[in-house]
Amino acid sequence: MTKPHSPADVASPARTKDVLGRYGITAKKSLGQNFLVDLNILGNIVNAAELDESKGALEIGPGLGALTQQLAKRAGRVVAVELDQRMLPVLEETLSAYGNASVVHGDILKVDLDDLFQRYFADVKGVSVVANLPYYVTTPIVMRLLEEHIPLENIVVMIQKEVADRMAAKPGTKDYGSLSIAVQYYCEPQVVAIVPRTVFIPQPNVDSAVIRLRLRKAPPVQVSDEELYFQVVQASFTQRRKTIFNNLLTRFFGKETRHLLEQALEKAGIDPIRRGETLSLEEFARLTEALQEAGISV
Ligand SMILES: C[S@@+](CC[C@H](N)C(=O)[O-])C[C@H]1O[C@@H](n2cnc3c(N)ncnc32)[C@H](O)[C@@H]1O
Repeated sequence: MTKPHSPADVASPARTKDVLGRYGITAKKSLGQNFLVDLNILGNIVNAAELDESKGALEIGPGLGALTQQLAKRAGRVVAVELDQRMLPVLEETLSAYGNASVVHGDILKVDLDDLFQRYFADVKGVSVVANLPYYVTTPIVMRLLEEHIPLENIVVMIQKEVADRMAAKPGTKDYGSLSIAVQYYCEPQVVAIVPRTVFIPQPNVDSAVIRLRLRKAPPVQVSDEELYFQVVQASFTQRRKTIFNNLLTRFFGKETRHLLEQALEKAGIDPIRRGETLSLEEFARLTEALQEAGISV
């Protein structure tokens, strides 16, 4: 059901075109600017983030403020990091009624997140990232949030559908790869909506999906060296069609040491002719431990 627009909501095709026109802004493809103009989809995104007055939301790329407005209605505090300076006066207008929303001008890949959290989120009970991400930097942004162990409850993001499928993929499927494993090591992923390209201005060339990544309290597998784990995963997918044996041989061993790889695979209970795409997170963990015992390190 379509919710009634409040007078200030940017999220409609007419209001978005009006704001763009009044500020003389044309969307920059290089910054992944596709503005969401559907209030129902915005509602789905906000609902998936499980926010309330006690929680904070970190938005990446607020653009004209369409999602920011809806977040500010639900969360106690909203901080939105925007790279494009042209959006700043627009946001001043569209967020003027929301005293709990702040805009930070900067690049989300460079912003000091510890400082930002201390400054804005010291009093909230939990923070989630909620965003319609610029698609050209989706993976670096998500990986930064996960690898730097930013204390988040959920990451709810609109991304290219193909990337969402890869994040949520299970072993043995064509989409399963190092991105699936990295994301699933830190989070439980769930695709919450498939979104047609018609709800954006301008329309992107790809279909989109909203994915929720619920951050885990602890990884689902035990490894003594996380860095080695991810190197083993990476190496196993270097050439998807190659066996795990051949990929690992090229990366970690030489002709004289191939017997050590044979022994490690046997110890981990993994058939050397399998491909990386068939191994679960648990099997990669066993393999990493066996390789470490065989003297492999980062
Ligand atoms: C897909 S648009 C989303 C705009 C708005 N949130 C919406 O849903 O309509 C992506 C936004 O991210 C901004 N952006 C692009 N790269 C960024 C970066 N590295 N850091 C912060 N914002 C960025 C763009 O300028 C743009 O406003």
